[in-house]
Amino acid sequence: MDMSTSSPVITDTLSISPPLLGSLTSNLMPFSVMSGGCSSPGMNVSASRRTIEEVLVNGLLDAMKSSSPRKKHNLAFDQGNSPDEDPAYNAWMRKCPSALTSFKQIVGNAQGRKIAVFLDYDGTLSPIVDDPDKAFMSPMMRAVVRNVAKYFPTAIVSGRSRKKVFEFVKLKELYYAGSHGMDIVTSIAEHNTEKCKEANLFQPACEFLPMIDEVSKSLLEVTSGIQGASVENNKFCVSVHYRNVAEKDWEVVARLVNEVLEAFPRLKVTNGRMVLEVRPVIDWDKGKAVEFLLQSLGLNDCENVIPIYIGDDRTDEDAFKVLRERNCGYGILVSQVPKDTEAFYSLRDPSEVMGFLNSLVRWKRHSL
Ligand SMILES: O=P(O)(O)OC[C@H]1O[C@H](O[C@H]2O[C@H](CO)[C@@H](O)[C@H](O)[C@H]2O)[C@H](O)[C@@H](O)[C@@H]1O
Repeated sequence: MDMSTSSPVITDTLSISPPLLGSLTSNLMPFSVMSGGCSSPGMNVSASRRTIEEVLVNGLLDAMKSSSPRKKHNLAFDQGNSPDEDPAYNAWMRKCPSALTSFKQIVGNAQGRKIAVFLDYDGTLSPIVDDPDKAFMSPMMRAVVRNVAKYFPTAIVSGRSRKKVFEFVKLKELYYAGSHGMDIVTSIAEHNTEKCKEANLFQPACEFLPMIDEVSKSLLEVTSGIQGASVENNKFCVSVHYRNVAEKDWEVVARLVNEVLEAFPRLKVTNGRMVLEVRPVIDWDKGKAVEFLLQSLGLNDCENVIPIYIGDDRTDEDAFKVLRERNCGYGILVSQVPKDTEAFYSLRDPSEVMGFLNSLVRWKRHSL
């Protein structure tokens, strides 16, 4: 991928057809449709607009509900049973086996090749908690990640702002891609680099900074009356959290986000784990960020490099997809419930992630 000439910024607004809008449980919801002329002949323009608004709000609401997978799958272990007792989970595990039990196979393929490690943060290195400001990583996990970075080039790829995720991880020996990969530092120990266009900094959505600030303020204002809702400015994207909002109020959240986004046709909303993520409509995601890092770090040679990407969220699927399509390396999904995924392997939770990373370090030490 030649990053020097191509710009990921899409200037044309996307159009989206009503049948597609009906299945908005997928995670891409460009709001530019609001400015497009979708009315059919004979249909009152404002009525058609209202219909589109309803479809968008309902799509958003469906997406919010589907990011609550335990409810969706109604798994046996909801009643306190172990996931191992759940037939659906077991069937899924046959398609997406544990990276721990498949460890020998993974490192067997890595013999004589270099491993590069990419790690999502929330839900991967730290457990999911109600308060996003308290998603701390354990000192033990930090020690393990530090060890991983001693032996393998290691990057954190997070939806958080780069500054915030660095404050949590606190390891200078890593590379960081914040804001879903829209804020990448390609040099170790340059974590104070902030300004656009500085050396070793890649920020493809730089021009969106003022817009993100503006939308962040509007979202904060409109959601201030909703108990439990919170807004997190992640620099090049904004998170609207509804984890602590009563389910009966989710529709209000969807409606308000939808209304605010009407004024920002160059922004779209995707959904993560109990969070709506507002971000620029640009052709850039965690997958592109991984490709960019591999190239910038001289790790683009599929014959000799095995990238391993571990993540728990829908946005991590873009990275899993890149690895699968390149037929190079492995995506590992962190999940306790069956999910459609492009990952090859799975791990249940951050403690299994820690076990896997520890095994990688031990394997490397023994093979030196
Ligand atoms: O790419 P990630 O590093 O996984 O970031 C995605 C979002 O993670 C955070 O939210 C999630 O974790 C919170 C703390 O455990 C939890 O309260 C929230 O419900 C989760 O969605 C982060 O706060 C968001 O800004 C990121 O977009």
